[in-house]
Amino acid sequence: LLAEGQDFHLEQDSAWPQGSLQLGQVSGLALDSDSNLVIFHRGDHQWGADSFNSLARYQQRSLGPIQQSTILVVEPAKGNILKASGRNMFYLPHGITTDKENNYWVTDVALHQVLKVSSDGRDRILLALGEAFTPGSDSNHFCKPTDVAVDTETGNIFVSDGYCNSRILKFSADGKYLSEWGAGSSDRRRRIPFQIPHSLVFLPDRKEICVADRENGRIQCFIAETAEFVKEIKKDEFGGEVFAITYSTAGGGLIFAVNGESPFRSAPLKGFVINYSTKDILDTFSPNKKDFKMPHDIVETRDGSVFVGDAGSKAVFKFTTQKLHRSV
Ligand SMILES: O=C(N[C@@H](O)C(=O)O)c1ccccc1
Repeated sequence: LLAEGQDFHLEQDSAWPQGSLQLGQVSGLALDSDSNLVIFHRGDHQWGADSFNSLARYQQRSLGPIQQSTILVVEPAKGNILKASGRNMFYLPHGITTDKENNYWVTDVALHQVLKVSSDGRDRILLALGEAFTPGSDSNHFCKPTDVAVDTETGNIFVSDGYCNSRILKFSADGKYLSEWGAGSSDRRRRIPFQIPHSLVFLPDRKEICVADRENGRIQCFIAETAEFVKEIKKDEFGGEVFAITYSTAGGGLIFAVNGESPFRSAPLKGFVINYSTKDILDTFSPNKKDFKMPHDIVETRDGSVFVGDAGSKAVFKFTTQKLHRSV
């Protein structure tokens, strides 16, 4: 469905990747400092209904850490693997992002930790936040933390926490706790709490932090410095769940998002291109032949390609912008 006057559309590049990436559940995507695609996946581990007990404690420690390389650096044009690391470290990978020194900041929902890991192939843990396998909700414990975003101006990092907490925390680059906050006052009368803050993105041109507030089916944006609420984007087309977001300064500021299955409303699983200022949906996209199963993260590369990691299909899909030739 193309909006009136729409002259670009994202189409799947079904020839990508050229080879097999041997992926497990894909949980996170990031870009590294060479604008290569970084894939964070779960190898032979799966997040199932019995992975955690009622106290949010991971039940499969006896499996040991994932032995496959959970962090793959892939070149965006053809999809061949440039680097593979992250073996014997993680149990249930979730979010991944990179900082200016090209370190990986990852979350693991089984460890309930945020880890800063070197990208030199030696997997050195440069910083660990949270206590391994120990859920909690104070300033030293998370509960299934979902993502990290880095404020490229200050180096501060933001953590979305998470499946069993409803907050975003801010730390200094060296891990000092600075502050935390809950949902924005989009509704003057009540602050509706976050329900699985699931994905974060920093907007470098606006110095804002936006969150995919998954089960509330909305995106909320805040001033990174003060956590002051800026805006909310909530669309019927999301169908009740927003799983992941990313941002591009192109076109005056674009939010890219993927939605998710909702138990209450049926809406097709899709990617969305949204004008940050007007909140208009400029385009929607999905794979050509098969449907998304659980689109779980999304990134956009410098050349405008968009990648979606799908935890259900255990695959990464590439989309490229096609110019539409309007028939007069
Ligand atoms: O949300 C879930 N999973 C995804 O987000 C993910 O795999 O990160 C989930 C929740 C309950 C049970 C099993 C899976």
